[in-house]
Amino acid sequence: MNVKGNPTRTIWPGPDGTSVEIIDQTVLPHRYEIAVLRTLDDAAHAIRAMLVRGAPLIGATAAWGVWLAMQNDASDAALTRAYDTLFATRPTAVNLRWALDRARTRLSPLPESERATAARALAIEVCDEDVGINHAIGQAGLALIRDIAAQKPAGQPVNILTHCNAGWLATVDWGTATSPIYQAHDAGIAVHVWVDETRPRNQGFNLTAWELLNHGVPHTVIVDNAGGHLMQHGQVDLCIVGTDRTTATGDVCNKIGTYLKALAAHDNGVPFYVALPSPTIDWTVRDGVAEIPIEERSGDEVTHIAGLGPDGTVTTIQIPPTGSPAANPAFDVTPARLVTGLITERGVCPASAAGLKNLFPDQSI
Ligand SMILES: CSC[C@H]1O[C@H](OP(=O)(O)O)[C@H](O)[C@@H]1O
Repeated sequence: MNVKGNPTRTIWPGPDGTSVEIIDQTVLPHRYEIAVLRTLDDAAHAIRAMLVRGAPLIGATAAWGVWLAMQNDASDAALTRAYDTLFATRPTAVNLRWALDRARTRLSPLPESERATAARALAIEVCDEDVGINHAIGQAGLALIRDIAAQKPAGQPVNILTHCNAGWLATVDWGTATSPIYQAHDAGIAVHVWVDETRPRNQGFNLTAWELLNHGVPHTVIVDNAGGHLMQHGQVDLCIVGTDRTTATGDVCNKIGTYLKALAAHDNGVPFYVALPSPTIDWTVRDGVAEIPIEERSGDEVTHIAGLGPDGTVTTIQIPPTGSPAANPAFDVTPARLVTGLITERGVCPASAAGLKNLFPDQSI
């Protein structure tokens, strides 16, 4: 999307021809900085420390990480090390495995002399595909928003609640949950977005609010626990969230707290949609709660919070008393029964095996 008027992606090949550049998402929204990745370990660190995050962007970064590795050593052992190093970074987003399997399949049959060039081409392919998929998700979701807008009094915005950041910062461009929002806004449809803070890492406040502000989309930041109240009072027309892994039966793994939003939406009859690029579907899993690995991150993310201090510098402070243990599951699973529909690049379908099979008949479930 545009940053200071310049069309920008979240990840791109560096001008030196050997590095990769990313937006460092750990310093947003108060600083905008570009980080340079030069090695496999740089790419692994960027994923693990969440300089880049979001399932599609994690997959894209892994593809670029394989290229960084192949430039130095394109042996079978190096390819295996690249796969294992990147795979070990974060366990939940299935795009990571998808991108690494795709790289291994593409590169293994090639002579070592051709692997770096092929890895670079694959990384570009993965990124360009992501942009196309997300734009198509936006078109499919735009139709939903347009239908809701048609039923509202003239000038009344469609109120959309989203959780975490499934924006262009979570992908290579457009985002998944935000793509319909951007396309509706750009089409002149009045939209307003309730932006959940999304504790503990505040991807909503730090990233989604920054995105929407930059694109001029009306929004209001709210605490995580306000969504149910807003739904009870008719202030939410639609929920759209992202996903890190969706099962073949439509169970949705997403940022912690998504399940609670889905429960509130179900209780209040608010449509709850999930923007789902097909690389985020795990066709090998049927029971999300039982089978999807949930990342447990450092308790420090729960006990400490960063923000802009009165002196204009970013400061981190501790909230609970020293010594109180913290738990930090980073994701939860929303059962398909609570999901109104899945917005994919091939259109919208019910959150069910039949719904997914209808859109993706080429996949074996
Ligand atoms: C379009 S994927 C976005 C998805 O990823 C986020 O998790 P994280 O920031 O920890 O990578 C969150 O679950 C978003 O919905």
